[in-house]
Amino acid sequence: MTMASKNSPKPPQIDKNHSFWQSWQHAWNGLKTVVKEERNMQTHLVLGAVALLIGWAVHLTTSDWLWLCLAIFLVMLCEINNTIAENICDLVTGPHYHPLAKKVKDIAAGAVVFAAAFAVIVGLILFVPKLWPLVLAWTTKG
Ligand SMILES: Nc1ncnc2c1ncn2[C@@H]1O[C@H](COP(=O)(O)OP(=O)(O)OP(=O)(O)O)[C@@H](O)[C@H]1O
Repeated sequence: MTMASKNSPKPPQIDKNHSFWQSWQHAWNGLKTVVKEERNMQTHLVLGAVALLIGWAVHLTTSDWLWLCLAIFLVMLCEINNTIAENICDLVTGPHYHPLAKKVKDIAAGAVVFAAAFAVIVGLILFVPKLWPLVLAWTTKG
């Protein structure tokens, strides 16, 4: 090995991962990137955490927890896919308008809205029956 090759930085990896650990590290970096770079993902995380806290406060049943987790995970999964679609479009089109890029980005964003609508329905079904009596009791007390 020459002195130059010993001191030169490792080239960025473009071949396959060599171990489960390496695959996992790259996947974890991907998740961190979505959270760091996507404001909508940060909003989903905060709203998801609030829903989990309310669920804990109102003592959800096991099946309620499963529906709530499904709703939260679906929204995040769609947001991750939306980010993938946006990045691929930007990679292909660069700073130029393309009707197909618009189509792909709008459909991917639509999937997020679709999943969010499911989450709102799940939230209403789970929380309204538990919170409504508390609201009534609180308003009639005053
Ligand atoms: N290269 C392009 N060609 C055509 N339309 C584009 C292009 N880039 C963006 N758009 C349009 O602009 C919108 C915003 O694009 P952008 O990539 O900024 O998404 P974003 O603001 O991160 O969206 P989101 O709020 O869904 O995360 C897209 O939904 C699409 O309608």
